[in-house]
Amino acid sequence: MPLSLAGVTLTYPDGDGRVTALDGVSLEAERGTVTALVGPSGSGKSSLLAVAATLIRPDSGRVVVDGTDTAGAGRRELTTLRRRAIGMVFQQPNLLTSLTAREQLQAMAHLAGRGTRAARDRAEELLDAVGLSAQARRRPHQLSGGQRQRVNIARALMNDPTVLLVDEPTSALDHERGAAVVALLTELTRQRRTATLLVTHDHAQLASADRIAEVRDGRLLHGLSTATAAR
Ligand SMILES: Nc1ncnc2c1ncn2[C@@H]1O[C@H](COP(=O)(O)OP(=O)(O)OP(=O)(O)O)[C@@H](O)[C@H]1O
Repeated sequence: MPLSLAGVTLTYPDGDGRVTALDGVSLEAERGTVTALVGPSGSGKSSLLAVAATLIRPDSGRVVVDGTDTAGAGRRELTTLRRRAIGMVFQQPNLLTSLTAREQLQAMAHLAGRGTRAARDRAEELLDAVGLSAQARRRPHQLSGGQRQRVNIARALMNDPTVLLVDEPTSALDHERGAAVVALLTELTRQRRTATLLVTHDHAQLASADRIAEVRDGRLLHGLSTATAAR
């Protein structure tokens, strides 16, 4: 299983006490599928992604990424696991201002210790996949918001991740561009066989998800069919 969470509980310090962000969450994501996470503000969606990304260790429960049980892994091992197996796309693209689109992608391969020739070829292939071959030499300020987010998606796929974690990728975009970004994410999920978790507020985007999980007060409610939830 590319990604499996079992009985995950997470609390944060809150004054003298603790606030529970995740309360016994269990979730499995298959390769080549999009699982949409929906739920009200503060329900725990970003916390769930942060735990799946191994950026936060839960108080209890198991998180297994690409066959590695993260509980037993040290910091260095987790960093390697993240670079090898996890791609992340956040609300804001967080691109490096001085690098061209292609260099943003090549930098990821460099971090993972991959050779420059192979990285260049892969960067070009991915920029083509997201429709940005002609913009490969542009820096972020020379790209539109939608184009920046597409560079961000291509960058997240650079190391061929098993798991793709996406947190409200369209919040900075208008409806039409947002829908195009989600359609692209769905297509790439199938093509590259990633297990994709997509946090979204936009119910119109749910139609393309394979599965919808609703988060309420840190708990996961499964079983919503895509058709019902998209209505
Ligand atoms: N670093 C933190 N310290 C303390 N409490 C936190 C922290 N991060 C999140 N929380 C709390 O944990 C709960 C879950 O927050 P989380 O950000 O996961 O929700 P969310 O569903 O992603 O919300 P939104 O849709 O508004 O982004 C909330 O009660 C929030 O206030």
